[in-house]
Amino acid sequence: MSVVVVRTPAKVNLALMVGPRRPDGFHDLACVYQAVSLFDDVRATLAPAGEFTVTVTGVGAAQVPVDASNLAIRAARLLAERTGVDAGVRFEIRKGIPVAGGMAGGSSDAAAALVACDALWNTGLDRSRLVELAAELGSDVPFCLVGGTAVGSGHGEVVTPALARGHYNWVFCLDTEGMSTPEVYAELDRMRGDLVVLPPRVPGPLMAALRSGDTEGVGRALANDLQPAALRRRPRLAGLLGAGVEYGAVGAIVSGSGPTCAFLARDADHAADLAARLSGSGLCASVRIATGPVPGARIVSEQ
Ligand SMILES: C[C@@](CO)(OP(=O)(O)O)[C@H](O)COP(=O)(O)OP(=O)(O)OC[C@H]1O[C@@H](n2ccc(N)nc2=O)[C@H](O)[C@@H]1O
Ligand SMILES: Nc1ncnc2c1ncn2[C@@H]1O[C@H](COP(=O)(O)OP(=O)(O)O)[C@@H](O)[C@H]1O
Repeated sequence: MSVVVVRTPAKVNLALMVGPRRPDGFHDLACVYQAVSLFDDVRATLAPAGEFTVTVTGVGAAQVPVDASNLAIRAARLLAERTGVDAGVRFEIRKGIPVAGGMAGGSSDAAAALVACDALWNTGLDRSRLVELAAELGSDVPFCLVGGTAVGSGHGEVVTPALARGHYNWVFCLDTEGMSTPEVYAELDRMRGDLVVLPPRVPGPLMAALRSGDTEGVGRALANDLQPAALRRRPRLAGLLGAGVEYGAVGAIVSGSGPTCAFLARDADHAADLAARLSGSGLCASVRIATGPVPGARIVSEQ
């Protein structure tokens, strides 16, 4: 086999509860991830040992680095180093996930790169070993391998599939300019000041609504501790969230560290209606409809 294509999803945090800042600079999290149907396609071609390259096309491609800092390259190099493989890879990434949008685009490419190179190089790592490597690459990377709906703990890298039913219809409003995740966490720390921050807990009502597939209950229980910090850095998002609620969204929330905003609809028709109204509002740059949950990074073709 010399070419592998992996399709890998975006995520939204249904809950993102942020605990105190730890000595290592990360924050303890209790979160609920859902993988949604905005995808990057990562095509990986076998290359001579030591050759690691990437090209990126699609929306926002110009903002993605194509040097060794690209998360797909970092993932491939990590896998090669840990398995002692003497091979290289050429990646072609087609972005469908908003860049720096709080939807784990780079993390998802890293997950895809692990899956692709494991197949291309015949390294044969089991899923749990791939998840361990994923955790070294970033807090969100293990979830992008697992997909579905899952609970995250630790700094987000410990992922346990959630007991969840239902099919959720989302509208995502994208901003023109991305936002830096570390800066949003730092803004939250400044806002909290000397407040005592309790250990984070996943909201019970959200888990109950997911267990019964209750869309309106899920919408009511969406929660994001990073949202006030994201809104402080991008105040215009507050108007957008308010408009979504006014147009009938059953839940409206900043996705992860933002600036993408996520709106939960009652069903597919409602999502189409909500998307049209949000798009017409002039309050956001562009709108995408997606559904969740979907699987994590998976091979869609190999030759
Ligand atoms: C906020 C979240 C929510 O799922 O996603 P995004 O909105 O970025 O997609 C994640 O916590 C982001 O995960 P990820 O983007 O993988 O971040 P990492 O590379 O691990 O960390 C980047 C930086 O974010 C901060 N960070 C990240 C995770 C965490 N639990 N606490 C933190 O304080 C740290 O400053 C860290 O150096
Ligand atoms: N393959 C990649 N795709 C997207 N962004 C990447 C990639 N590799 C590195 N990055 C960098 O990671 C940063 C965060 O982007 P991304 O992962 O899309 O957003 P977020 O952390 O908000 O979910 C961007 O500023 C980008 O420069």
